Amino acid sequence: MQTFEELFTQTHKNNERAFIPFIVTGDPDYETSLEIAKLLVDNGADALEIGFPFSDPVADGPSVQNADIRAFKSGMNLEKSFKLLKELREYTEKPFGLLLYYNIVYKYGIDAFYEKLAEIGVNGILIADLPPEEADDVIKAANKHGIQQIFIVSQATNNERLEHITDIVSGYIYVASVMGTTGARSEVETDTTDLIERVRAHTDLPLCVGFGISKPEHVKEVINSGADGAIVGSALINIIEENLDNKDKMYSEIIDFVDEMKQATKL
Ligand SMILES: O=P(O)(O)OC[C@@H](O)[C@@H](O)c1c[nH]c2ccccc12
Repeated sequence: MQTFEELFTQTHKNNERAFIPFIVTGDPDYETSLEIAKLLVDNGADALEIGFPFSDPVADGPSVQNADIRAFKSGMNLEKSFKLLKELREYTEKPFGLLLYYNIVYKYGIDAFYEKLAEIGVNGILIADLPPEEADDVIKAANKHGIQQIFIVSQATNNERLEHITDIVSGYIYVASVMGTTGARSEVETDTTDLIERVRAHTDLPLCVGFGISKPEHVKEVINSGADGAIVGSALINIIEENLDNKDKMYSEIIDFVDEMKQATKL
């Protein structure tokens, strides 16, 4: 299995940056989401960010919320999400990380959860609603089981917190280009460049930008600003949502989308 570190070294060597799509397990159902994950890694995704459906996804806008609802309706649950990750790990060597809410981890038991991730072969995890100041227990479990703990920074992160985050983070830093919820937007926030530069001044770790990226131009923009990777959720999820009654069309639009977005990472 490839590590995030190897991935970012490799993409830099190839004069490109990483494209990392986000999907929810079980959206719109188990088999289809596994098929989508496979299509993504086969057609240009360098890594995946995977969410488990959650009942109260406070950081998410309507696209991801609807993905969660579809997944629950199809009967998705935690055990099935683990099973899907396992099947995906058997299929690909590419890195994948989770994007979850704390309650999922806490309820399962922190140490047991990280142990499970290690057993499956998950590379990293970002807990959307866990502030770094309260992350001691998860970091302990992450270190013990060899899972990379990823954190989010935004315009609201002052330099002092940024220093703290760069001390405890591993894998990459998630730079949220918008203050607000996830969701495809027509433009990348203009101060994203400043934010990338400010974070870059504190760390050599890879920086992946997400929130609102929906077009190849956006990918180019954040990469030209110094990002090592672009993360895209809602725009991809919208393709799923718009093609629920036609799987062939859904798959072919996803293939075109991932290919186009990946091409935009090439310098
Ligand atoms: O959907 P967008 O705007 O493309 O943003 C990425 C996003 O979906 C993914 O990284 C994500 C989904 N849920 C989150 C919660 C917090 C932070 C990030 C996320």
